[in-house]
Amino acid sequence: KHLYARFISHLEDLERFDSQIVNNLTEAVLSTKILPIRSELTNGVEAYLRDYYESSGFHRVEDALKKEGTNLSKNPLCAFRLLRRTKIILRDLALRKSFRKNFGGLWKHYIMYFWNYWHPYDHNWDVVLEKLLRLQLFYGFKAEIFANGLMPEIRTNCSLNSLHCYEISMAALKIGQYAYAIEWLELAKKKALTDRKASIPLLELTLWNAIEKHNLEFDEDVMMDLEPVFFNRSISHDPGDSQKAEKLRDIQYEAYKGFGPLHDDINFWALCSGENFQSERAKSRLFCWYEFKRHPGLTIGPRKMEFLTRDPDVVQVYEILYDDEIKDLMEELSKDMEDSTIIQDPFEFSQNRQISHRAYSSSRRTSVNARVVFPKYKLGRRIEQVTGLEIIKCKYKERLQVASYSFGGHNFPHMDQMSHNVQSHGDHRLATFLIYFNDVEQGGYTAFTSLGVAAKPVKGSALFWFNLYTDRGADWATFHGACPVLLGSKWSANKWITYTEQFSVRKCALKTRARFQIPVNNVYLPLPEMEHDVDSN
Ligand SMILES: O=C(O)CCC(=O)C(=O)O
Ligand SMILES: [Fe+2]
Repeated sequence: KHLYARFISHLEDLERFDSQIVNNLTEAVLSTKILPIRSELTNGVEAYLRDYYESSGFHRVEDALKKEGTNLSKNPLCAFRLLRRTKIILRDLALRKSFRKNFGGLWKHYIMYFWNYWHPYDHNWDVVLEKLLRLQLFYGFKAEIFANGLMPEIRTNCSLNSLHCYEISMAALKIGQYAYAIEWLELAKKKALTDRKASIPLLELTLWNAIEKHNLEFDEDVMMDLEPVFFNRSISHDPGDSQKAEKLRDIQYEAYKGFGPLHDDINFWALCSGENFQSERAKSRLFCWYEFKRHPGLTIGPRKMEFLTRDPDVVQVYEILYDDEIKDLMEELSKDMEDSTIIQDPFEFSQNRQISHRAYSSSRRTSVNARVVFPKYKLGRRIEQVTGLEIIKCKYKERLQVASYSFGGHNFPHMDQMSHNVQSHGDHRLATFLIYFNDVEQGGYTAFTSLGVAAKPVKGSALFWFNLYTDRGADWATFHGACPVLLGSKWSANKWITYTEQFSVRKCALKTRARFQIPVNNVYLPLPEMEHDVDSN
């Protein structure tokens, strides 16, 4: 089964298929022999082509026919329309007897394609809508601006009509994000006045319903203060009232940025949008260096390292993998990816972390993953050299966990360490070595919600940090998540380094509970003094 909504390679496949369909249909329209004038079939073909041209950014037919490579899959709005067009418009077209009669070859091709890979089914559709809503939430998009194809620094030619806005609002209703449902419905109503794609009475009825539901939850929700963004106040049925509510939401969003257990989700969104909460003092202790002493192998090939935070130390190591190696690895990988929801999550959230799931969506993460045998000799040795930890000889080998994220793909903040229980032995993940296989066009940062910093994926680089204290207790300061990809796709891999294997190389700690530090050319730099290291703003 193709996972069009989650796996970029499958979506790219669908995009190539769509492109063939478009070429065939365009030729038919141009030759005027195949299509009966003003028939249902012709209308269907034209609807498909119109949808394609409206959402592909090509103004001229020749440009579309000549196009190379894929670009619709990278863009959330274009990808939404691609999936929608093949799921709904193409299916309607293919179900017509006249289509089969006039386009025999194409019809067979259609059947064969979906026979092999499955037709985009409803689950795909839910995931795509949920991803759009997540992007809106994380990056603070106003529905109207988003729907017109405008995102920060990107201007796409793909936009949404009233029917699409209605579909998004229905998805928002389904997952209980009423404030968003209302915003999308109002937009749908405005657009329907001119494009006439959606029925205005239906929109009004749904809007009324959404407002009622919003207000009901607003009254009843005892946890209201946990979800300030969504349940800020009751909305009246007056037009324009939801805009006022939206402003209030922005004010509360600003007010809630800060630290503390209740702020994790808001911080996560803010970090994903490029904010940073480190104090000037903390930032002044960060630097880059060439590591050439940790291992003799580094003398001739030092590695560039950079502190992103200190205490706990998080470093970004550059050029740990080279382009040709990444290319080979990716070719291997594409075959093995599976839906990440199948893989059991390492553990449940701790009790003292109150996170409003509703504020996100139903999915903990939306990537596809694979566990692959670790390419130990080259990469393993390099990781050993920069971390000073044992990798290759370990008896307990956790395979490399590769993840692929398409637009809107994310991984909710979590801990990597496997078990909270200090007493339990076995596969504690002492440290994480997180490798980025590509540059993400926009979004996809790795955000550390308690540390107030987010790392930008850089092709061939990796993040390295310790998840545990010396006593094997979890270091909750390393709580982190993958921000949704806004444009393009993201491939990354976790090499988790286990605790029990490290006795031979680990420096004995003087204190029973201390943080592991990352030395700079074998020097353990003095730790910054304990302080409440956060700007008060
Ligand atoms: O890909 C990322 O940015 C983070 C992924 C992650 O934290 C994980 O897979 O455990
Ligand atoms: Fe992680």
